[in-house]
Amino acid sequence: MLFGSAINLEMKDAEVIYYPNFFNKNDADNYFKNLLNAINWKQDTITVFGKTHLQPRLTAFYAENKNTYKYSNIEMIPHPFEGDLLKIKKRIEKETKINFTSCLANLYRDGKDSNGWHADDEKELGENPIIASVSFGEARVFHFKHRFDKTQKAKLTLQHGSLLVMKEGTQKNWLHQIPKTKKDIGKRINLTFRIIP
Ligand SMILES: O=C(O)CCC(=O)C(=O)O
Ligand SMILES: [Fe+2]
Repeated sequence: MLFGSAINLEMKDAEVIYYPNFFNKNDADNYFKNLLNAINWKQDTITVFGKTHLQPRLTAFYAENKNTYKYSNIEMIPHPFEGDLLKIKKRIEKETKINFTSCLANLYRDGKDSNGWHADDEKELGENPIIASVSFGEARVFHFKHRFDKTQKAKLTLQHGSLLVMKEGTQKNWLHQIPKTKKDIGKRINLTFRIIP
């Protein structure tokens, strides 16, 4: 098996594929260690429903073009892709046969860091965004809930070295989140590759 097995989450109105072992342990360990230092992590102040607060995680934005990414009242200016980030981008593009232009990186420092319910449906991502999401470091639980059919939920643990591909329908019909956890856990890096033409 070249990239480990792919699991179709069989979600209503969305195609979501999970590759638990997309990167082997050795590559995943190295990427985690290197990206922790190489990425320009910072904590942004965001405004949601008129209230301003620090984001509960660190982020950075990379792109092969100059296009910015706007969400929650912040505008992220891209750094150029290089080093491991560029290598990872190429690996994912080879597997998915999709060319991504941009990457929003997240660093969850511990269990208190999180990412609240949202969909990545900003207009610069186009009509039906495709997002490839890579995880390194501490495993975290990822939740989905359907926007319109309240009976539909899904939950999985995003493990070290995994790839989650959220294809057609996911952002339109579902929300997702990384909840906080009271467990005493370590850092997690997540890379979300996106297309912002
Ligand atoms: O950390 C994750 O797995 C999800 C990140 C996410 O949803 C986002 O950056 O839009
Ligand atoms: Fe997201």
